[in-house]
Amino acid sequence: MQSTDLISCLPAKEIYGILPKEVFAIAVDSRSVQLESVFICIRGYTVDGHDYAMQAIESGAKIIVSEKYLELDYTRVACIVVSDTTRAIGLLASKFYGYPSKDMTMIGVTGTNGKTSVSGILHNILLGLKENSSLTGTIGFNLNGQLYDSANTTSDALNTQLMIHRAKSEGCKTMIMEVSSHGLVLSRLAGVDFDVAIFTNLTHDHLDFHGTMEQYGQAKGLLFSQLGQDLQRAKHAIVNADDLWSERLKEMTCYPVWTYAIHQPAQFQGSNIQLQSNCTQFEMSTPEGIFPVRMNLLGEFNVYNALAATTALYTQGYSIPEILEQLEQIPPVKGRMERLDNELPISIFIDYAHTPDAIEKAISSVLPYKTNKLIFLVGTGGNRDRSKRPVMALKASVADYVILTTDDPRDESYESILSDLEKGMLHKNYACIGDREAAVKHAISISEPGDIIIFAGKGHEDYQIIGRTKYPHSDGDIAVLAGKVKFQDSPSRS
Ligand SMILES: CC(=O)N[C@H]1[C@@H](OP(=O)(O)OP(=O)(O)OC[C@H]2O[C@@H](n3ccc(=O)[nH]c3=O)[C@H](O)[C@@H]2O)O[C@H](CO)[C@@H](O)[C@@H]1O[C@H](C)C(=O)N[C@@H](C)C(=O)N[C@H](CCC(=O)O)C(=O)O
Repeated sequence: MQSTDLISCLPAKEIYGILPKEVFAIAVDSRSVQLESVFICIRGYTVDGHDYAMQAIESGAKIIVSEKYLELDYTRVACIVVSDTTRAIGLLASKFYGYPSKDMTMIGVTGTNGKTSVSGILHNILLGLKENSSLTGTIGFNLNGQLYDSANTTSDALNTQLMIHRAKSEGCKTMIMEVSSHGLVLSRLAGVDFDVAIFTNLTHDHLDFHGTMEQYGQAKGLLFSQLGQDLQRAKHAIVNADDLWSERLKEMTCYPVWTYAIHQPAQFQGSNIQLQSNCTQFEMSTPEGIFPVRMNLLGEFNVYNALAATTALYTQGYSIPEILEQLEQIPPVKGRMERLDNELPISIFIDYAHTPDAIEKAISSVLPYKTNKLIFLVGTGGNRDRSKRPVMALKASVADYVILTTDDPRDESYESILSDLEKGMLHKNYACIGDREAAVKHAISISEPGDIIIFAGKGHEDYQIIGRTKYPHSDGDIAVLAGKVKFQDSPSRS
């Protein structure tokens, strides 16, 4: 691409050196710089990308985008100084890839809990309707059934644009993106033109990064205030009317707002909800009438997720019956109140709940059919928001027996994580076991036929981060193996 054309999208403060005629790639990491490319310097949380400009030049960068003047050999390279290089990534990458989001229906899903489930439901319904859709979020980038890993729920702006470009090139009409508050604040979505913004809920999480719930909510609001860069297309904001933050979000967008809810009046409303161990039944009121729904997704929170997804697809012209026909066939989302299929006399659920609100929802989804003990394993990550830990344990206290453990301890000690959790316990029926594998085995060892066990915190993840290393880990595999050993003489299922 002509370099003058490419950089015309940047609000440059100063330009040093001579621009090359063309550039062929963009990089934000000096280790992946290609010949004749642009390198963008990012001030990170661990290192400063400006310190790697020389390394990038040695690997072939011809343009450096930085936030300050750099001492470089300006006979070899040009340097463009901007006030915010993080934002520059999205601007350059979207231009480089030809603004791919403008040619697709872009659906962004934000909120503390439910992003992955709503995105998964949307993706599955679209696939069922034979629409070519792609999905990116916590579980990675799903393109035509192939899953690619990603380090973040919302990837950096370069990778985001690359994924949209790839989805468009492979014929996808729709792209569903999980949008994290970090992603919004750190401009990872700069240059993405969303058509639909969905808000699930706002509850306690990530206060180590955002500071206050107000700032956390404002961060989520960026998806709604930025909706509609391309004024040629209809845009839709979809909010959960049962969540107080929705009123604030409504004020942040100039586009039509659609509501869904269970308790408050809404355009899409769930009522007469019956939670069962293998399905959820309810009635959905919609602008086209009331429809009975029976879905494989478990728990009241999945009624919210189904309502959000249905609303979004309705705004895109799909009829309610065709949406619901597909909704009813969707298998449970992996790691989201996923009931493990096994021959054991206990019910094992794997869930991603790692916030107080999600724990409350996971527990309340099984209470209607609980006949015996409920064992709840709760773990929190190290080096992250400590303030939520006691509140998570407090919510978990509703269970008959609680196992306090870790999810990704990172560099923090077991003792420090467990002592924070312990402060929130409301009863003494609990154990503290830092090692997660031992904690999972303990849950099985104290279980009896008819019990329900929820393993919360890891969900779909198949690893555990201890120190800086990722180790293979699966709550489900450990639990089923331990269960087979324990119950081998009484294999009947509850
Ligand atoms: C705090 C945070 O958001 N950190 C993100 C950040 O990492 P960082 O600041 O440590 O980056 P860094 O290592 O200091 O590097 C700075 C720059 O120097 C460059 N560099 C570095 C080394 C080198 O040799 N050469 C070089 O050029 C790097 O490529 C980078 O551009 O940039 C990385 C690349 O984009 C992200 O993967 C990383 O997310 C980390 C893994 C993370 O844990 N983030 C969490 C807090 C997060 O973003 N979570 C949200 C929310 C999830 C949810 O809703 O629950 C998410 O969207 O994932």
